[in-house]
Amino acid sequence: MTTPALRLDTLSKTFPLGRSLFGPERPGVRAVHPITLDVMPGETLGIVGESGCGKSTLARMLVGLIPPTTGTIEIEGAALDNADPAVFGKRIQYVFQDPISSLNPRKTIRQIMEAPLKLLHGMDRAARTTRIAEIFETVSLRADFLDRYPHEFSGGQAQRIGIARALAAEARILILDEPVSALDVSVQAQVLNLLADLKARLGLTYLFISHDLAVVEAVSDRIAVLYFGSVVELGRAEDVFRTPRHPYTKLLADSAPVVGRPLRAPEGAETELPDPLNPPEGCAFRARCPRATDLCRKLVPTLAPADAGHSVACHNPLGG
Ligand SMILES: Nc1ncnc2c1ncn2[C@@H]1O[C@H](COP(=O)(O)OP(=O)(O)OP(=O)(O)O)[C@@H](O)[C@H]1O
Repeated sequence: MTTPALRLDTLSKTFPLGRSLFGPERPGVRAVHPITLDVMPGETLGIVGESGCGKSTLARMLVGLIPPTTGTIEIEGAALDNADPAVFGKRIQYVFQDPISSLNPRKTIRQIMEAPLKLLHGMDRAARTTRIAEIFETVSLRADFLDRYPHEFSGGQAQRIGIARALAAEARILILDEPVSALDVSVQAQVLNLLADLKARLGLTYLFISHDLAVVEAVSDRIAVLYFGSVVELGRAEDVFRTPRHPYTKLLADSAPVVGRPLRAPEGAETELPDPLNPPEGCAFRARCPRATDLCRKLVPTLAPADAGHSVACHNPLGG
């Protein structure tokens, strides 16, 4: 059996709120409820969900920016040591949504590219120069860009530089956090093509986080739908939005059928996510759900296989 590129085992995050002035300890914000899933080598797993559903918190745990409250992250069969950020950097890298502001404005592109080579791989100057030239060729960037500053580039060029920087760490897993949302539509396609090409050539594994369902469907092998910090549906990209099993996924698919249109709830449905400080009992989606029953008010549904390669966390899933 193939070892997963990435394995999350009951990974969760609760942000502590501390004690209120006179009252008892408060429970904290449960941003990500325990998530268990595998991402296979060379796979692109799309992650979708509304603002506030926990996408960024999940991504930040995966690259070691915040420690998980529970659970473990394994890469190619080895657990990551939460205490050592350099270990994360070599195995898993983050590509940010806003390429220009994610690059340090006071450093040249060469300095930005050199940092991971020096810090993570201890390369000397000559080795760094050779490696940077190789990476720039791989992502089709001109060598004369190296002595310029981030603000001198367009969004598309800056995102190529952001991708080049992620490749410099030689990580084989990239977390792509809305990598094309800030770009013009014409440039989006170029960056998506570059990502597809790099994945095929370098055998990378991607987690692709986005609001844009059409983009996620086009680039992903499988898609995980997040709602209120939990994976509520997981399946092959071609199945999840076409034959959704979770009423929330259907709501997303019905409300954002065109490229670039953000997620929104249909008219009449309750549009707010539940209050994370005061989570409802039972299923977090029940107040918005046309299929909710008494059971949904009492019991949190867990992710379970609905049909081949397709899982859903719902007491009353839609037909296949
Ligand atoms: N540092 C923090 N302290 C307390 N609560 C937090 C913190 N960071 C995030 N949260 C809460 O955790 C939940 C998930 O937030 P998160 O930013 O991960 O969602 P998201 O899906 O990435 O949203 P967006 O698409 O807007 O970035 C939200 O309720 C948010 O308010």
